Amino acid sequence: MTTAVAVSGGMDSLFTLLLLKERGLDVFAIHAHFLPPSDTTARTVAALTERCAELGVPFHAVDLSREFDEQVITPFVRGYAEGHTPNPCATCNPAMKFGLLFDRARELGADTLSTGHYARMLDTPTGKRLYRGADPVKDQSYFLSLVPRERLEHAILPLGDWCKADVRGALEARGVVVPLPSESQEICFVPGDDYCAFLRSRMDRLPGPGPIELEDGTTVGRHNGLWRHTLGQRRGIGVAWSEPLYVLDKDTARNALIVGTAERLPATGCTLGDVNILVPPAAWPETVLVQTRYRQKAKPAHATLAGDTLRLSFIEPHTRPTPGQVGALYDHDGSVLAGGRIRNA
Ligand SMILES: Nc1ncnc2c1ncn2[C@@H]1O[C@H](COP(=O)(O)OP(=O)(O)OP(=O)(O)O)[C@@H](O)[C@H]1O
Repeated sequence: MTTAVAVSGGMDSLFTLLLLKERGLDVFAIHAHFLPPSDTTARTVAALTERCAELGVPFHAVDLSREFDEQVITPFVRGYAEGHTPNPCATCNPAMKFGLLFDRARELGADTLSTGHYARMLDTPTGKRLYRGADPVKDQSYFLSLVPRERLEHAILPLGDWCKADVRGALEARGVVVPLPSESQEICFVPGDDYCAFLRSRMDRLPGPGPIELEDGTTVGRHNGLWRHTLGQRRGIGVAWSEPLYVLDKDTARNALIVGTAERLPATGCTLGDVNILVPPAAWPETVLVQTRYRQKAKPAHATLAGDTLRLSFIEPHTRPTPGQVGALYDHDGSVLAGGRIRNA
């Protein structure tokens, strides 16, 4: 059995490669260009080529920049224009890393794909299941919840049992130099995490100013574009009010930003579309745990599936879910039952 290790140039995937090699697996490394060629991409490839040669591991680089633009960046930009807050990492995992990159790895002879994600694939009596990673701060199972089950069944995630802090030390102990030592930015294709500047650079005409309203329709100010705001946001709304105001909703049809006070913020439920089932619903517990943001504490809910839409009723009020983000459903033991895109609260 041959395993392709997806290497970014960063610490986690390099350590993944080392761990699998130490386990005696037949491995090769594969790196994808998600962004157009530049000095940085050339430096990354040169450094990875060198490191893999030192380790005696075959190395391949594949150019997926056009597909990444079509399938990850363009929907990200379109999502903002439509008033959503897209989650490009959750899109990239099924479409790119466990999609096209895995396809290329298979063409090169791989049976399985290994990544440096902090999540676990564990054997259960009903087959392999995706679980939360052991490191509660780094757990990335949320971002993997849209990856189809048949892809995850061929995934090897060795860092699931590791804490990030220990990975750094383990690499140092082995005397291995990381090609790209700095932690990657929040969104890999948005320079400096300045998404407003990025959106301006990608769109000729961004949706313009409109009213800021309370839920009863009272106009309390003007906004400079719905895409600049996200649900739950408090700072930067620019309205002086007796109490702090939060973004409750975006009425894209009327280009209106709906705001209200803190007690209007929690939601009682939401709907997920494009649902990806990882565990058959018949095996779900009566009460599932739902996470609608990365690094958020999951809250209990009842789930009802209708086609590829999932209706969630929160048992206790939950932070208002943001359309475009991902909703991940968990069992109480940390296994991921399903994921979907939030359509509305
Ligand atoms: N350009 C790439 N080519 C191949 N695999 C990649 C690439 N970028 C990320 N990956 C894979 O996806 C995993 C998770 O990516 P993420 O961007 O979350 O990285 P990370 O946690 O910073 O890890 P790393 O330290 O390896 O960059 C990486 O560990 C790696 O296995």
